[in-house]
Formats: sequence, structure tokens, C-alpha cells
Amino acid sequence: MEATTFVLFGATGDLAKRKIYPALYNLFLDGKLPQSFTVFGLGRRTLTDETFQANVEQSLRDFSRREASDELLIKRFSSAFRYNVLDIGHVDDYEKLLNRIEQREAELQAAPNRLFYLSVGPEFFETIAERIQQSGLGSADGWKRLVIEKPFGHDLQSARDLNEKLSKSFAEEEVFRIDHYLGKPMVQRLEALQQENPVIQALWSNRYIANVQITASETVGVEERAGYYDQAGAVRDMFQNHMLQMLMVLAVQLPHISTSEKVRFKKKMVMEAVETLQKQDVATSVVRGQYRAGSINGQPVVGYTSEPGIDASSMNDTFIAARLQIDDFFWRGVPFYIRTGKRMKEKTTRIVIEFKEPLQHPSSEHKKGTVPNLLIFEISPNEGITLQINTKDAKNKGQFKPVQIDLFAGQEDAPEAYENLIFDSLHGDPTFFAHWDEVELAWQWVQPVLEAFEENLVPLRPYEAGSYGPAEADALLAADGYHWWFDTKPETEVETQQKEGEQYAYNTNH
Ligand SMILES: NC(=O)C1=CN([C@@H]2O[C@H](COP(=O)(O)OP(=O)(O)OC[C@H]3O[C@@H](n4cnc5c(N)ncnc54)[C@H](OP(=O)(O)O)[C@@H]3O)[C@@H](O)[C@H]2O)C=CC1
Ligand SMILES: O=C1O[C@H](COP(=O)(O)O)[C@@H](O)[C@H](O)[C@H]1O
Repeated sequence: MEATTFVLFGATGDLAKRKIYPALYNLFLDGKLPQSFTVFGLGRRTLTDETFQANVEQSLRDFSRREASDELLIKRFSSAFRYNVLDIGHVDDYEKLLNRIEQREAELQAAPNRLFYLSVGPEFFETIAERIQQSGLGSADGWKRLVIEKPFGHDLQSARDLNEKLSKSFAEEEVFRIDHYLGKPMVQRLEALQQENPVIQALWSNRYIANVQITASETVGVEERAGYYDQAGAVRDMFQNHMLQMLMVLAVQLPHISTSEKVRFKKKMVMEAVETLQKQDVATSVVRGQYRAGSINGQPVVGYTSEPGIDASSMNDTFIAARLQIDDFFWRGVPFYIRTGKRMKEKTTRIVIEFKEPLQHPSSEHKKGTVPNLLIFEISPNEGITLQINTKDAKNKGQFKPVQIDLFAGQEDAPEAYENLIFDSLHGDPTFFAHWDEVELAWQWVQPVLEAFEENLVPLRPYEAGSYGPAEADALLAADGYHWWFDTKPETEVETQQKEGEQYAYNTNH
């Protein structure tokens, strides 16, 4: 792999400590870092290289998914780290940084390939990109890349403005917009699954699929991020990026051999085909919710407006559910239901594909007990792929019952999203980063929703903490004759299966 200088803005921050250093360490353990590799950590705090290295080492002990007890290995890893004081607003600091980087590259006789990772607040993105260019940091002979964290804009216009400014210093192919859901192994697997398996490919359209349900539910509340979250809400925090990215990845139709350009082009086509909503119609397809007091895992929790830092009159959304339609040859007529929220009953990211029931006939008594075939992708925190089909019940002649077959049970020691994404950015592979076209189209879809929320055209529905969200989110599906799987599954079926000790007890096991 080519020599790389990894320049990390926000090196003293939370994301660096919890995700970036552990990810780099795991890549190092797997031999996936370049031979010639230096990290320049940046922040306003004054730290020596040694103190910085000690902080990095501590973050591995605290947050690495692998045991970080081999002191020799840890030291070898941290010896690649240097620290530079840099205030984002100070032009001189960039020049000093450039000197130091050039010295180090000369010492290692390394090509000046520089990856700039912006792990700082979005208000700094433009300034940093501009200063990188002005200072000469970005005009060496090697390649340069800009890895940028979310949020990418606050609405359609601010996202366009930001992109225009970044594009003055970095070309689109040099910009790697992180959406950590695209780094999750199961999301990455989704693409390959469809591309490499004719059975799945054959089923992947409105001919066989009745509806698709994408859920990302969290048990945590606003945590310590009131300032950010109360301005963002679930719609900006999760829906515009992670949820719409999962929709694109799931619905994309890829030829057998696909380049990264092809994947991103086809994802763009999906997003272009998603039917847009008019502001006044948003309420018919979107449910907005906010959690009230309740209990999570048996512990009482306060409602959103009683959380520290949140105004008692806040109308912010902590839950959103929506029905989307993709108007193209493959998906016309298949509703995609998406929901995400905080303080829900379980922490899970899951996609359920419900198949049509062409053989079902209301009068066929012997079909009693059948339920739709389902294909279930558990994305995180557990991983798995399960197929639900109907079989005959040996004990009850004439009755059918559903069984679930585990097609894939997750991989032990699977890399974390940040490992996958940092590895790809070091290689210059943009497949699992959000292209500007996708980001812009996602904001375009979301914009009328933001406006409808702002103007209170969509009622704010309360839901109890520890529930699956407001009842109106169930009504969204019920209106089409469906229900959410795995929270409204008929109790009796589950109970019966559990009694028989069969593997059907999906909710309990996953
Ligand atoms: N934390 C997380 O889990 C996630 C974070 N993100 C995104 O990642 C980014 C960073 O988040 P996070 O690490 O949580 O933020 P923190 O507030 O923990 O860290 C901010 C970092 O920015 C640096 N910084 C702030 N102001 C300046 C300045 N004027 N000049 C130089 N450096 C400055 C701080 O260093 P110092 O104080 O030393 O100057 C610190 O290292 C944000 O865009 C966030 O949205 C995205 C997903 C998850
Ligand atoms: O980007 C974000 O994602 C997390 C949820 O990520 P996950 O990998 O744990 O599913 C969410 O808590 C946070 O609010 C949001 O900013």
C-alpha cells in the first residue's frame, strides 16, 4: 500500500478516541496499514508527542474490540503518531504543520500522499479545506484525500453551499463522505449478496416482494448531545443519511461486475426514482414522534423534554417513520417503510423483506397457519440473515407453521464500520462512501419533510420510552394491509413455537 500521512483534525475529540484510533489499531494488527505511515493529530490543546501517544494507547485499552494488552505491539503502533497544535482559524499553524509533515516524509523517504480526516464540527469543514489548499498542504506531488464526517449540511441549501465550497479545494473523487452505516459489514454484504446470487437476484423486484421494512431503533435517549440533537432531530441525524443509504443499497440493481462508479451511479438512479412528497402531503406518508417518560430494560427514564439541555417546549422529532415508493421498473408498487427513533424497545438495525403470497387462497382451509415468507437482515448490533418459510406441522395435520432458517449467523471478529471505511479511504476506494449526488438527492427528498415539520403540518406524536414508537407508525402499514414484523407479531404463534423449543423464537434469540 502506498505511503500515507494521515492528518487528523479533532485528534483530541471523542470520535477519534472511541472509533478512529481503535480502528487504526485493528488495521495495524491485521497488517492492513501502509509500511510507511504517520498520523499527525491536531487540536488546540498543547500536548507533546509522548502524551498524545499515551492518550492513543489508552483509547485502545478502553475501546478496541480486540484485547490491547501486548505493550510492545501497542508501542510499535503508537510510535507512528505525532501531535501538532493547530487552531483551525490560524493560517500560521497550517504552515508549521506543513513543515513538520515534509520533514517526516523526507525522513521516511515517503511519497507525499496525504489523507486529511476531518473529525471536527461541521462549522469547520469549509475553513479547513480552504486552508489545506492555501497553505500548500494539499498541493504536493502525491495524492490528497478529504475524509469528512457527518453532518453534511443542515438542509438542502446548506449542503449545496458546503459542497460548492469544498469543491474549490478538492475534486469529487478526492472527497470521502463518511456514512458509518455503509461501513457496517452486513450493509456491505447486501450489495454482494444480490450481485453474486442468482436466486436472490431473481426475487429482487416487485414481482415477488410485497414490501420492505427498514428499522433502526435505539434504546438510548439524547445522551449528552442535546445542543446538536435538538437542532437535528431523527430526520437529519439518522433518516437523511443512514436510512436513505440503506434504502439505496437494498434497492440497487447491479450488473454482475460492478465498479465503484457503477455502484454509485446505480444508487443515484434509485434515489432519483424515489417519489417526492409535496410539503402539504407529508403527513400522509410520514409520522413524527417524540418520546415521553417510560422504562428501558426495566429502568425508568425521563421524557425528551425533561432531558438535560432540552427545552420543555421542544417540538423536536426523536422518531420518524415514512412510507416511500420507488417509481422504477423493479420496485413500482412496493412500499418501503422506514423508521428510526431513540428510546425504543430494542437496539437493532434490521431490514425485513416481506414476499408476496401468490398461492394464498382465502378458502383453502389446509393453508391455515401460513404467514408470508420473509428474508431478514440483522445489520447490527447482531448480524444474521434468516429466511422464514412455511412448513407442515407434523403434530397438527393440515396445519402449517413458519420456521426460520439461519442462512448466515454473523462472523466472529468482524471488522467494525470504521475499520472498513478507513481501510477503503487509504486505498482510495470510494464504493462505500456517499457520493455528492446521493447526498443531494437525499436532502431533496427530505427538504419538504423538514419544512412540514417546521410549519407543524405533521402532528408530533408522543410515544412511551421503551415502546416501538407511536401507534400512528403502525397505522402507516395497516393502511396498506401490512404490519411491522418482530414487534407486532401475533403472540400466540411465538408462544406456541417457544413451547416446542424450536428455533422460531427469533425475538428472544437475536
Ligand atoms: N462522537 C461520535 O460518536 C460521532 C461524531 N461524529 C462527528 O465527528 C465530528 C467530531 O465529533 P466529536 O469527536 O464527537 O467532537 P468533540 O467535541 O469530542 O471533539 C472536537 C474536536 O475538535 C477540535 N477542535 C474544536 N475546535 C477547534 C479549533 N478551533 N481548532 C482546532 N481544533 C478544534 C477539538 O480539539 P481541541 O479541543 O483540542 O481544540 C476536538 O479534538 C463531528 O462532526 C461529529 O458530528 C459523527 C459520528 C459519531
Ligand atoms: O450517526 C449516528 O448513529 C448513531 C447510531 O449508530 P449505530 O451504529 O449505533 O446504530 C446514533 O446513536 C447517533 O445519534 C447518530 O448521530
